[in-house]
Amino acid sequence: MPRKVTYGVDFDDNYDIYDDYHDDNYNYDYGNGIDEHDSAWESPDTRQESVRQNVWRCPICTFDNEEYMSACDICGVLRNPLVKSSSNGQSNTVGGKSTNSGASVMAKSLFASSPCGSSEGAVNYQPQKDASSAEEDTFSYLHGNKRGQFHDLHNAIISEKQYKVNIAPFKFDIPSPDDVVSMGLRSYRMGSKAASNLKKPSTSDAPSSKAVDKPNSKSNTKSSNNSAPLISKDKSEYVDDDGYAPISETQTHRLSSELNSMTVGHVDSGKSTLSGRLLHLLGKISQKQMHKYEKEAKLQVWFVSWKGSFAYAWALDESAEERERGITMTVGVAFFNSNKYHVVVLDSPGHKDFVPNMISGATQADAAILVIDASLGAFEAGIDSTRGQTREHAQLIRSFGVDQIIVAVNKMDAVEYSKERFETIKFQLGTFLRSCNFRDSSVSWIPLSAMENQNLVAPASDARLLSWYHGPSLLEAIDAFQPPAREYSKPLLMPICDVIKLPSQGQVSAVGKLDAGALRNGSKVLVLPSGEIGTVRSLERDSQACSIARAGDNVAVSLQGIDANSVLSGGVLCHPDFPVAVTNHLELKLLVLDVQMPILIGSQLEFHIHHAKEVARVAKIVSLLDSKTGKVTKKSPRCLLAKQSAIVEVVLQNEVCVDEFSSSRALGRAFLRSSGMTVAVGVVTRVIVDE
Ligand SMILES: Nc1nc2c(ncn2[C@@H]2O[C@H](COP(=O)(O)OP(=O)(O)OP(=O)(O)O)[C@@H](O)[C@H]2O)c(=O)[nH]1
Repeated sequence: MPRKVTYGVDFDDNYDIYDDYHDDNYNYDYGNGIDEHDSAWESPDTRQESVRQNVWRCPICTFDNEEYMSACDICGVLRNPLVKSSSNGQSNTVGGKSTNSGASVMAKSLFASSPCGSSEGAVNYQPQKDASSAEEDTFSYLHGNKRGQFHDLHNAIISEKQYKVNIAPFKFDIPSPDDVVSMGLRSYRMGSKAASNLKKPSTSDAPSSKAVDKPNSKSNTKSSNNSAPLISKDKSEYVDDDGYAPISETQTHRLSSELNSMTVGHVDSGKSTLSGRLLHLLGKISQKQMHKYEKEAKLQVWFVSWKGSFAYAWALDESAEERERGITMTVGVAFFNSNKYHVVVLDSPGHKDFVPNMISGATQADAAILVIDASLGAFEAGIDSTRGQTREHAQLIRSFGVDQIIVAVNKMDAVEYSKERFETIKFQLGTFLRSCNFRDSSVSWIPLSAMENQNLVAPASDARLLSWYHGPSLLEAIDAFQPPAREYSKPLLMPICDVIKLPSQGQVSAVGKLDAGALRNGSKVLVLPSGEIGTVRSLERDSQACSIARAGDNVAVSLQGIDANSVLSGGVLCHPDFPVAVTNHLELKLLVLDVQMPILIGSQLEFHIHHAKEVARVAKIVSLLDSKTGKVTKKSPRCLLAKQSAIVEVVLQNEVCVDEFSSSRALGRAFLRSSGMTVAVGVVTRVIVDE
C-alpha cells in the first residue's frame, strides 16, 4: 500500500500533535523521580502524609483515605509499610525514605513467590503492630509506580491473612433518607419505583471489584454541553430472537476495566443503529422497550419506507428533535458489558453542525468505533474532503490521543456483503488513517450489518459474508482493545461535561469523566473557573450510588456548600491543593488542516478545549515549524496555510481551565474551528499569565 496519501492532509508520522505523546513525555515513573513537567507535584521525598480528622491523605495521589485504611484505596501506596529488604537483611531506607523503587520490588516479591514465603531479596510485610507503634514507624513511600500493580498489590495484601494489615471492609455510604440530591437524581433518571427499589450496594462495590458494573444497570443517559437530561431505560435481561444470551452476571464479575468507546463517522452511517442494536443484543434494552421504540418510530417515520432498524437508533437518539429530524445532535451515552470491559458507549453526532458536541464527547473517549456506510456513494461522500465527516472525525479522535479504533464497515447488506467493496474501503480509508498516524496494528476492520445483525456479537450467519470473512465479530474486536492507562496517582481532575441542577432543592451535580485521581463522598473539591470549594455530597456511576470514583470513571458528582451557578459545563473539578490554570491567553502548537482560507493574525476562530468552547483571536503567529522535525523554519510569518504547523498565541474572549499538554493531556488539547469546519488541531505549550 502506498505510504503517502493522495488526498487530504499529510500528517507526518513524526509530527507529535498526532503522535502518541509517549511515555517519555508523559510518564509518572516515581522510581526515576518526579515528572519534571509537573511543577506543582512535590517530590515524594518531601511530601508527607497529612492526617485530617478520620482521614489520611495519600502523599502520592492526594486521595483522602479513611483512618482505618493501611494502604491508599486508589493508588495502593502503603500508609505505613515496614520495609525489610535486601539480601543482607538490611533495610533499604535512608533517613526514613525508601531508596529503591519499592512498589515494583514489593509487587514482584509478592507475585513471584509464595505470599508467606520470604525469598531472598524480597521485601516483606511484617505483621502489623498496634496503631500507636505503627504511627512511630518510619514512613516509607513507594516509588516505581506502575499502573495497575498497586491494585494487585493492594488486593494481594488484603487477601493474605497471615499478614494482619488491619484493613477493615470497605464501608459503603447509603444515602440518608433526606439525601434529596442523590434520590432526586436517581428518580429523575430511573423513575421513583426504581429509586425506592435501590438496594444497598454490596461490599463488592469497591472500586477495584467494579461491582457497580452490573449487567442490569440499564440506564442510558444523554450528555451534552447543554445540560441535557439523563434519561432512564427499562431494565431486564432476555435472550435475543437469534438465541443470543446476554453476558451473564457471573461473567461480568470478571470485568477488569471501564472503557469509553465512542462511535464516530459520517452522518447516517448507522452509528446510533449500531449502538442501539448492540445494547439490545447484550440485554440492555428489553423486548418491551424495543416494542415501544418500534411503535414510536413507526409513527414518526411513516413518511419514509419503514425499516425495523429505525427503532434501534431510537434508543440513543432520545430527544424529540433528534427523532423528528432522524439525526443525532448530542452525544448519547449508554453502557454494556463485554467479556472484558464495562463499555461506555458514546454515540456521537455525524452531522457537521454538531461536530462541537462530538469534540466534547471525544474528550472522554478511550477508543473509537469508526462507522462507515458501505453503500455505493455513501462511503465516497463520507471520505470526501470538503463534505464528509469521516475524515474530520478520524482526525479529531486521533488528535484526542485515541489510537486504537475499530472500523465498522456497516450496511454490508446493501452491497450484498461484497468482499471487493470491503477491500476497496479498507484500502482507501486505511491509507488515510495511516496518514493520521493510526498504526495498522491498532486498527481492526470488521464488515457487518447493524440492520441484519451480522457480525455484531456473534459470527456472521449470512453465507455471503461467511464465505470470505473469518475474523472477529465487533464484540470480540472491542474485547481486543488494550486497557486504557489511567492517571490514578495524580491529583483529582475532572473536566465537567454537563451540569444537572435541581433548582427546587437548590442542588447541583457535575457530570464528567475523572481524568485523574479519585473522589469520595465528603471530599472537598475546587470548582474552576469560579474558584469555589464544594463538598461531594454523593456520587453516581451508571445511575447507581457509589462512595468512591477514580480515574476513568464517568460520574455525576453531587456537590453541597456551593452556589449552583458556579458549576458550569466546560469547567473543571480539581483538588483544592492542585488548582489548574484559568486563563484567556495561551500559546499553542498547531497543525493546520485542509483549509481553503489562510489563518491570519487577528482571525477569529472557535476554540475548543475539553468541554469548553470560546471565541479566540489569533494574537500572534510566533513561528512556522518544520512538520517533520518540529524545528522553527520561519519566525513571525503573516499567515498559516493548509498543512502547516506553527506556534501561535491566541487570546480568548473568556477564561478557560487549561494546562500545558506536557502536564495534562485532557486540559492541553485544543481545536480551532471556523465556518463549521475544524481548521486546526493543537496542544497547549504555554499558559500565558498577563500582567
Ligand atoms: N441497509 C442498512 N441500513 C442501515 C444499517 N444500519 C443503519 N441503517 C439505516 O441508516 C440510516 C441512518 O442510521 P442512524 O443509525 O440514524 O445513523 P447515524 O450515523 O447514527 O446518524 P447521525 O447520528 O445522525 O449521523 C437509518 O435509516 C438506518 O435504518 C444497516 O446495517 N443496513
